[in-house]
Amino acid sequence: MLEICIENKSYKEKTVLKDINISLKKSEFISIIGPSGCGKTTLLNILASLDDDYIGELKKDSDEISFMFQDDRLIPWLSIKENLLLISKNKDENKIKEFLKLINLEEVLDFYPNSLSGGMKRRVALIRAFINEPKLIFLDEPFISLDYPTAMQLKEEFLKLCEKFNPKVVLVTHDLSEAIYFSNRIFFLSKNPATIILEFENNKNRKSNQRRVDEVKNEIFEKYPNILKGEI
Ligand SMILES: Nc1ncnc2c1ncn2[C@@H]1O[C@H](COP(=O)(O)OP(=O)(O)OP(=O)(O)O)[C@@H](O)[C@H]1O
Repeated sequence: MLEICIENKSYKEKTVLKDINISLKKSEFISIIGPSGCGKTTLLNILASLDDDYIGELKKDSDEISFMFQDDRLIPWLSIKENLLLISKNKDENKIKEFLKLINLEEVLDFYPNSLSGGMKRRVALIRAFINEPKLIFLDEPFISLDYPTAMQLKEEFLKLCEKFNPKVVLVTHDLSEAIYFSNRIFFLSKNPATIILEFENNKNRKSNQRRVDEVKNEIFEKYPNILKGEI
């Protein structure tokens, strides 16, 4: 269970989030999308209990949770195996190998992060997010700043892991196609302060294809041409 009710979140005098209510169903995948700087990361931090300085209430099971950020956050002086062991609860090297094998990356086990490409590091960060088989995963723009083929590969691997482990997922993105591709529901935010202006039920199975993504995108833009500016 994950339920948030934020009456108000401010930084000093400035209210960033106002009257936000979200609840997640079992194994649901939701995306949060909104204009640049509107408060998406702030909202994610509250949902993930990284920030409790707000007026409102968060109800969350004590399930295993994990995060994936825009940057890989790998520790440079530890090998990939050591980086993953550090996070792994059962410290089982064989399990780490199995996880890397899931995305055909077992050859990097003894490499150090600096010898990996940006895309490979991000793929290791993806595996790290799943290593303890969390029930709930928070992702903050995990596919940003990657070239197209690498981003596509990472997205496919991410879907494969979601299908295998079936966690609840909260994804923050600025990319509507990405949100449609992955999510059961999409929450669109306004700006100054951010509040939910549209909760879009995306009737999908997770094997979305590009044509369907384009259709849904057109449907949204026809009804709400300024939705990504935070206006409805
Ligand atoms: N620690 C902080 N102290 C003061 N202001 C902050 C702090 N963190 C964020 N802000 C401000 O709060 C607002 C929302 O920031 P946030 O990073 O949550 O937005 P965002 O939608 O994730 O941004 P982006 O689209 O650039 O990723 C911005 O105006 C930002 O400058």
